[in-house]
Amino acid sequence: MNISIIGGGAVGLFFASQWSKDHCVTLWTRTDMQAEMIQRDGLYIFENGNENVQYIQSKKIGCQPLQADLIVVAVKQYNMKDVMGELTNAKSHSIMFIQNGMGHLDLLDKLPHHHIYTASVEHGLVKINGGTIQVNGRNKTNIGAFRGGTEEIIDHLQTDSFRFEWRENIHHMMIEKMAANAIINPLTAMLNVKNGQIAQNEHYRSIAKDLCREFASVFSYKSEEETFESVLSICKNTAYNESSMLKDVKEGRLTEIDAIVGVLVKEAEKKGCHVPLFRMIYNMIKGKENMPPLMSN
Ligand SMILES: NC(=O)C1=CN([C@@H]2O[C@H](COP(=O)(O)OP(=O)(O)OC[C@H]3O[C@@H](n4cnc5c(N)ncnc54)[C@H](OP(=O)(O)O)[C@@H]3O)[C@@H](O)[C@H]2O)C=CC1
Ligand SMILES: CC(C)(CO)C(=O)C(=O)O
Repeated sequence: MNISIIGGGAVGLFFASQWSKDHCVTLWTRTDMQAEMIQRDGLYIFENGNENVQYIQSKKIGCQPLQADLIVVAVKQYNMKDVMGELTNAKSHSIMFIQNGMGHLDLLDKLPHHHIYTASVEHGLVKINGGTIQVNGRNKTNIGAFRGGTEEIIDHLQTDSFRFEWRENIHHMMIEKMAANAIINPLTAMLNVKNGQIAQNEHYRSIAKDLCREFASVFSYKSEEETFESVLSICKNTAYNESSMLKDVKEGRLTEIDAIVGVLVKEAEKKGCHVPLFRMIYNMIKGKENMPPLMSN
């Protein structure tokens, strides 16, 4: 397949590296500098003490129209608007979105393409520099159809070491992932700890449990206990990872708090649920956004 990936971050670089042996992959970056670096030096993947290098095609987005069998959108939720023009005009059968949270679903409705997939990524990944990533927990990617699309896509995308799982109900899939991200991401970002600490440290674990109670009062598809189990399991599977929100806060960038906790707080308001802890967490992370890197922790 011809696969175009938009966004050379942790997820975009990882997906590009995993598909590069079996598919013709092009990685579309925001800057010329990153595209040139990847074309020239390749893509470095560090995992379990091993180093692997893959060579792929990389171009700056906008230098030519997008045309591919599958386009994977791997930019942050808050950068989605910047790529909507390219996406709307893209000649492609299928588009896949991998963003955490649910803040981007309205934008997907506006696209004309027949097959649109959403996915929830359970790998723990960190970008070291424009051409290097560290894999801190290899798990799976859940995928389902937002519009059109069938389970057969998995046969094309999956390899023995890069697993996908089909989900009939994308709403449930996204709520499950949102629980993990609404709890793990802001806690790790505020406490400046790796994901595993939220499960290991009894004090942090008790905050996570209280948050699971609030989460399950808003999205009751899973009980408080089931939500807690699933959050703990993601903490354990990505124990050595720094969450994407911790990384954003450390680097003084915007975070995805609006798409994750912001959406949850609005849903709570609609349903008349009390979520004082999530409200506090929302404001704490908002207060850290765009702070100079040294002041952020
Ligand atoms: N990291 C992880 O472990 C996980 C992340 N996710 C989700 O995956 C998504 C991506 O996260 P992650 O890879 O960590 O994020 P990163 O910040 O590492 O990567 C995002 C990339 O998008 C690029 N980008 C921004 N705007 C544009 C644009 N207009 N055109 C092309 N590229 C652009 C950025 O480029 P530049 O750097 O030049 O600004 C950056 O390389 C997020 O929604 C996150 O929630 C889900 C599960 C796990
Ligand atoms: C799975 C997890 C929690 C991995 O860190 C993630 O989704 C993120 O960091 O955004």
